[in-house]
Amino acid sequence: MKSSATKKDAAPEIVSNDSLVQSRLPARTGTASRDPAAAPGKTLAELLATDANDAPAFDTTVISGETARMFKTLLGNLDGMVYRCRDDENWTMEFVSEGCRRLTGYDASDLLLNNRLSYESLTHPDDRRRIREEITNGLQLLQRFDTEYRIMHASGEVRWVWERGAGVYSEAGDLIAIEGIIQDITERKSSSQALREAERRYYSLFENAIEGIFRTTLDGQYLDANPALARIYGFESAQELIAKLKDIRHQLYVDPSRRDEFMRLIKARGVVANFEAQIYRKNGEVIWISENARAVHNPDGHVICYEGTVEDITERKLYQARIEQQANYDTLTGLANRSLLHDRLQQAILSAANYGTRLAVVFVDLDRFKFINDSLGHHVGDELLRAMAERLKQSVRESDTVARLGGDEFVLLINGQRDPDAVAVVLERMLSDISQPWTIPQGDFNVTCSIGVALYPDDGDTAETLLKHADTAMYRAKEKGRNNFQFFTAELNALITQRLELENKLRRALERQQFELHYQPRIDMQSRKIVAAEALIRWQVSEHEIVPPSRFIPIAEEIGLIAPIGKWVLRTACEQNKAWQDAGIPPFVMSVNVSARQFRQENFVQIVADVLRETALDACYLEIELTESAVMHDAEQFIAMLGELNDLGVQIALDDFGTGYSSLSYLKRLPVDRLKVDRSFVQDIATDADDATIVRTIVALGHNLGLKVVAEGVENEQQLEFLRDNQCDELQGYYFAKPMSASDFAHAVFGSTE
Ligand SMILES: Nc1nc2c(ncn2[C@@H]2O[C@H](COP(=O)(O)O[C@H]3[C@@H](O)[C@H](n4cnc5c(=O)[nH]c(N)nc54)O[C@@H]3COP(=O)(O)O)[C@@H](O)[C@H]2O)c(=O)[nH]1
Repeated sequence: MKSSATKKDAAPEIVSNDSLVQSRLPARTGTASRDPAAAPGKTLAELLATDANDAPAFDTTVISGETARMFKTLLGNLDGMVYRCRDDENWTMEFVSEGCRRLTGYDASDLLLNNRLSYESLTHPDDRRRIREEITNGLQLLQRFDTEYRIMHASGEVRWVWERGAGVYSEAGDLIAIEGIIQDITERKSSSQALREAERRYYSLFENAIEGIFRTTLDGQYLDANPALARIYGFESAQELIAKLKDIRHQLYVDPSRRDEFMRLIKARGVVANFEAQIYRKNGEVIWISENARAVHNPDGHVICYEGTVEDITERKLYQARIEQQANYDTLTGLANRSLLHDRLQQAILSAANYGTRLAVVFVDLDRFKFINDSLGHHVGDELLRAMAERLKQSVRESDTVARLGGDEFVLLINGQRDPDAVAVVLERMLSDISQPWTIPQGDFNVTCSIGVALYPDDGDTAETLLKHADTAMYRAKEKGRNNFQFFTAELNALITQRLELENKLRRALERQQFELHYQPRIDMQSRKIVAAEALIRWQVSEHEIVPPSRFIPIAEEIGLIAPIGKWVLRTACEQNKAWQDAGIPPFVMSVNVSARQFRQENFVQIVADVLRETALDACYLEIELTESAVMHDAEQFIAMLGELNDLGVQIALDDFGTGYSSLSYLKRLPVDRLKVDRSFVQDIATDADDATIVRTIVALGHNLGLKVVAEGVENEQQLEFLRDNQCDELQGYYFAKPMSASDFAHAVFGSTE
């Protein structure tokens, strides 16, 4: 294939010397490239036809030997191969410089006149056509050509070369040859290829990243944004984001001061890591993002832009918030829970200490919550707790804490008070707010609460102490009739200390055998004979200290000691009764008091059965006394258990009857044997018409239900007469006998010492 621009000359004669190999060319030729050193009509090859030290092979008026030598040296040192070739199908080389070997791996003589191989055959087959077109174009336009292509090196390697050349023309304008230079650019090619590959990879990362990536000017104009950033911010494309998001501070940040903080950090440190903020998406939706960014410097060290990444962390934030909510807030009411209360209390103490103010720790317990919960159901109970929680929140400031400890117990922290009177004002309001009627479909309810207050620093300086003291004060409020508040006092403190001491002693009382049972007889009205004895526990703490059961039984219930103590009472009373029977005393019923908590023990009926079996006492000689209030409180559950006791043959008495708001429908269903009229009604029976009526009514009620009625606390003849006139069945009281030790009882009642 030949260029149409070429006019083929006859093949020249080959001439060679040490460093240059040339063909002899026609004497007067011109070149399209303008070389100032070249004389007109002489080609470079001709000019270099001789070694500098040799006699010149051309006209010395044209180029001196020194110049020829210089050209030769230059060509030798040139990085690449200088050539002259024909414009034919082989690019037949007429001249190649020494660089030929380094460039192609072949000697110059191998290429000259296609001696061993042609330059065309060296050219990579995939590039041959393109190269020829490019060179031909250049030649046709009489322009220098400049191109890059691959050649096959003698080693078999593919090398990238760069070639620049131009046509050499006769004076008549015919193309005589092509002259130029070819250089190996393999290294440059591979590094620029690597660069392009790296750019491609980074671009792909930028485009496909899940995280948003941005570059902004120093004043916050977007230079670049990737599709992920557009997606996060809710734009259709990165272009739209760049075009529309012009004021990051106001358009993007929910709180513009966060943008100020971001800028402050990046200016101060050059980097910002995990910077969290809430932002508006394009549609106004608010999301959480986390940004990492850095300042980009130019070689002079000046910051030219900021670049960074953006992650949408909304999901994580919501999850964190959920976890935090669960960990710190009560699920029913949304109030702070015990754990958060504890943190807030610690902080509030520190703050009160710093500012010299008082902190009020307020313990609130709803009065008779259990009644509503049990009678109207737990869902109504939950509603009530939510409603009261809201009222408590309304009664204090936003900065105060309202927490729910569980059940119907709430704690409030009222900060920044200097004067207890100011706290009292808040509490008055709280009592009033809580007691407003609570209206639900089932009706209107007036709920009240009991409030106890402990003040920091007056009543304690630790969270535990303040909570404990507020709790104690709340109990005092309950004792004082509910619906009131009580401040913790030194007197209360003394009571607590005593109580703690008592608790400790009580824990060791059983093992120290400090308990004893006393027995009080119960008399049949008709026969005036003893039909029963009530076992009453006594605690001899020390030689001089006896603690009455009314004091220690409630404590034993609270601290979980009632079960072992109650079991001891049951066993001792049954053993004693059996012992008296075995001693020949006419059998009578042994009545044992059982507290509500003891009765609710899972295996109570089983315990009774075991004790009866172990002591060999016939069940009909055992009576269990339960207070009316305890039974009515949990009537459904009690009915079933009382039935089981009844099945054992054990008798049941309802103690303190008249004080426990019995439901008649329940009473009818309860498998009880006796009603024991509370002592308080018997006391003034002869003088108080109301009490007399109550007692008469209870007797009539009991009889109508087929039950026996016992009067407690009979102390005088008048009471006895009234009870006799009103057909009371049995009597118990100091009038007959006080509770006595077992030996005194046997002696006094049966004339026996045992
Ligand atoms: N769970 C248990 N409770 C018990 C036990 N032992 C006693 N108790 C309960 O403690 C409360 C106080 O009992 P106590 O101090 O023993 O007083 C009893 C009698 O001494 C007293 N009483 C009897 N007659 C009269 C009297 O004529 N006048 C008067 N002022 N007091 C009198 O009444 C108490 C017995 O009452 P009750 O039980 O209601 O029949 C008391 O509630 C006991 O129940 C125990 O082992 N377990």
